[in-house]
Amino acid sequence: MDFNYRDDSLALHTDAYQLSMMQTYFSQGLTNRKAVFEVFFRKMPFDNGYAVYAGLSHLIQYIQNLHFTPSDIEYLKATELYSDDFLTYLATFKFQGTVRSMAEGELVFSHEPIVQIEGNLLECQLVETAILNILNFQIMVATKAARIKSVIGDQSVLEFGTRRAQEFDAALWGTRAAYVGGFDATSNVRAGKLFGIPISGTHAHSLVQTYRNDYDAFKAYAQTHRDCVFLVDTYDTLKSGIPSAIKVADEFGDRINFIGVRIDSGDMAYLSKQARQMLDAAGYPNAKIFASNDLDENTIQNLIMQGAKIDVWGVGTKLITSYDQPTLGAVYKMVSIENEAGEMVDTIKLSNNPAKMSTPGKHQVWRIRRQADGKSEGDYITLVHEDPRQQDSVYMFDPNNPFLNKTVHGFTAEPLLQDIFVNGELVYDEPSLNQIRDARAQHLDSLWDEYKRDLNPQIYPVDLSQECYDHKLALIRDVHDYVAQLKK
Ligand SMILES: Nc1ncnc2c1ncn2[C@@H]1O[C@H](COP(=O)(O)OP(=O)(O)OP(=O)(O)O)[C@@H](O)[C@H]1O
Ligand SMILES: O=P(O)(O)OC[C@H]1O[C@H](OP(=O)(O)OP(=O)(O)O)[C@H](O)[C@@H]1O
Ligand SMILES: O=C(O)c1cccnc1
Repeated sequence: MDFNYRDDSLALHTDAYQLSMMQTYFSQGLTNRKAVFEVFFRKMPFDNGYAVYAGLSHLIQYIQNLHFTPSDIEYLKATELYSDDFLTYLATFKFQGTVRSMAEGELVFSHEPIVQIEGNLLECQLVETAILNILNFQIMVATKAARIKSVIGDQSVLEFGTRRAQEFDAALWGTRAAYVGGFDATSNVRAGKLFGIPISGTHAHSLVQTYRNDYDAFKAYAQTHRDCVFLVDTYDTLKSGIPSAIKVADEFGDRINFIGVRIDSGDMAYLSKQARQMLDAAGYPNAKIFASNDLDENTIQNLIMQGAKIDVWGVGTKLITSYDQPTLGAVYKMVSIENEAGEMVDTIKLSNNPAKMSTPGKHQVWRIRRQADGKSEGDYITLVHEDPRQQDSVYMFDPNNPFLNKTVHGFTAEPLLQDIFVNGELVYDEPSLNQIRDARAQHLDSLWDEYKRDLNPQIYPVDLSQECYDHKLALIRDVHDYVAQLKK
């Protein structure tokens, strides 16, 4: 492996087939042919009732820095797969397309476009892999984080996953996604520096092992830190850890801020209840009990049910690795392409599996809310020229079961896909990470509880406008006619 490239870039963070197709388009004179692609996923992560959108910030950073460096071109040339003309084109390549996206922190659902890329065929194709790479991971972690936060409520939850994450980028961007999803702080210091996420943490068992007993270790820590959370389970939680923590807290008094203790093994319901009693009896009713050890929304919910006296939850492995679901499965599909006459024609991908069929045309996604209380009635996908705000009511039907339908009166319709880049220029004013996190909380408030429960939630309606639906059927018919005529 050669790490000596000083000018490595992410332009080659793509699948070889993208470059292969780009070379075909370039050599066939299709370089300026316009296309529209949309990103969507087909199945809700964790069978949750909603997903939390994260990843746009990284996507923006990627597009802004997208260019082929001299070493990229040199490498491509050495593969002998690409023509000199094509490599000359790549050497000056600049993304000049238009990107529309939902805002981070938005609640997103299966079968709706989250991101839309409009540009020339080559640039649209180049960015597919990186965009899916970013979104497939970050949406999953943000959603997992939201599920965990939803069972914890107002208590704090800390992100501890870096050591178990799939390498550096996953730890860093996963931490950010977790914060978007509702986590309160992280142990990853670089994420603190780069994103402004609050950092937090306790100490490890090795501190206690270094001093060979709880008391000396806690004392040493107290001599060197104001805020103290002592890890009490290295040797014996109830006999040594907690009594030592109390002793050090007594001895240091106001010289330290005795925040509490952390339990990292054993029966955490039992131990936390015992710890609570011991801390209360010693005059520390405000000392908090932290818990960590392979936690996720299920163990946490179960511990809460058992009456565990845990105030702060540390969650690592199962969040950052998205333990119960390795990928989201978001895809990037062409929905419209310019023809030889310069007109945009909508295009569909049929499949033997109807679930894999794409929805043709360039779309907008509208969140339909009841005017009275702001509650979401569903998402409504239209062709881009349609505007439900001009209508008195919206007729919403399930595209898979059109007899499931409703007419919504007294509604607001919010367009969710916003301009991020227009013709290569960044036009989006990114909200701060805290604004994104707050927005997620507000969006959740506007969702009915039935979509928010973590087990078997109701399916949130993602509907097509009549025009969009008819258009899809017409294109399916066209393709069927085409195939039928081939068989003759
Ligand atoms: N009261 C409880 N109810 C349900 N699950 C619990 C309870 N207490 C702990 N757990 C969970 O049980 C799992 C196993 O806990 P245990 O202490 O045996 O961990 P371990 O993996 O053996 O310990 P270590 O991580 O130190 O190797 C962990 O996921 C922990 O979060
Ligand atoms: O369990 P997680 O959700 O991933 O939370 C992070 C874990 O990281 C630390 O363990 P460490 O790496 O010291 O190993 P341990 O399992 O022996 O405690 C910490 O004590 C937690 O147990
Ligand atoms: O600060 C902690 O307690 C911590 C940090 C990372 C992993 N486990 C625990």
